[in-house]
Amino acid sequence: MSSVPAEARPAVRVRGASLAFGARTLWSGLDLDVEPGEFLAILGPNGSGKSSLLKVLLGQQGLPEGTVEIAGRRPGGQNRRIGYIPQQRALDEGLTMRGVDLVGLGLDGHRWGTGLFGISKRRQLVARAIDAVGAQAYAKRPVGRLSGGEQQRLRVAQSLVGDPEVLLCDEPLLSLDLAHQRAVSELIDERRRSADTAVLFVTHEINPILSYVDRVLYLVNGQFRVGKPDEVMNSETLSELYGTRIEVLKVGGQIHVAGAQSALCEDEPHHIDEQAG
Ligand SMILES: Nc1ncnc2c1ncn2[C@@H]1O[C@H](COP(=O)(O)OP(=O)(O)OP(=O)(O)O)[C@@H](O)[C@H]1O
Repeated sequence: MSSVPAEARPAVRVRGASLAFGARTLWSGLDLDVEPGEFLAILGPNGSGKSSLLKVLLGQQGLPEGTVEIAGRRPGGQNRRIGYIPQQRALDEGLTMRGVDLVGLGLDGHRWGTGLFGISKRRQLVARAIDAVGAQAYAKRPVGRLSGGEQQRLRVAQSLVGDPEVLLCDEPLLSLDLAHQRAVSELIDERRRSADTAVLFVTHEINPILSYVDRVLYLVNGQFRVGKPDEVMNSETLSELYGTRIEVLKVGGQIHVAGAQSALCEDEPHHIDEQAG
């Protein structure tokens, strides 16, 4: 056991971490501390290893080099309180599982068991998580019939029901309209403010969450930069990372990145300026 008091420990600590698949290095020499209550945005083009980093923290992906700790413990063990919002896929329309059951899955592996006390405690926690995301009206309906925004609120509830110290979000705003993007970002921000939960938020688009973000981790081509949004999201830093001229424009409190897509010849844009407004 570590003798460092819990309040002095970062929520997430990464040291000298490297991950490669075949000849392709996703990132190497990654050092990162994320403090309790901190909101870290993880940005980078397609395939830069953002989701893989979350999987390493979840203990689903091994780390060939370096170490990772969540609240002082190795990932994958017992007693970790990690909430996870996986990359959004619309749930199958035929899925008859109800919202309450989907949220309850977030308690699987928790310690209060299946006795009467366990069942009533579980029900209470699920109801509280559903209240917190404002999903009471549809929580008993089959999830396959709900809209993308409603499903996403329930996924947020599922990620919060276990009272996480660390919340890992993999593009939780994908395919949501602006109103739902705002609602889901506010729920996540509220959680870290009220419970000191560290948030690691993978996204292609920083603008919808810019007002919440404390720091950015930007991954490109095996390299990375970490810092406050202004320290990372500027022309000089991104040009260095991409190895070509990138223009970062700040307009009306938003950040627009030009040139990054063509620098990598990607199929998909990763900063969709038109949607930012
Ligand atoms: N288990 C694995 N085996 C081999 N290659 C993998 C494995 N997991 C991921 N990769 C590859 O590693 C790269 C990074 O994947 P990852 O999903 O982490 O990227 P990402 O930054 O989240 O991308 P996107 O923005 O497209 O979601 C991809 O090229 C992917 O195909």
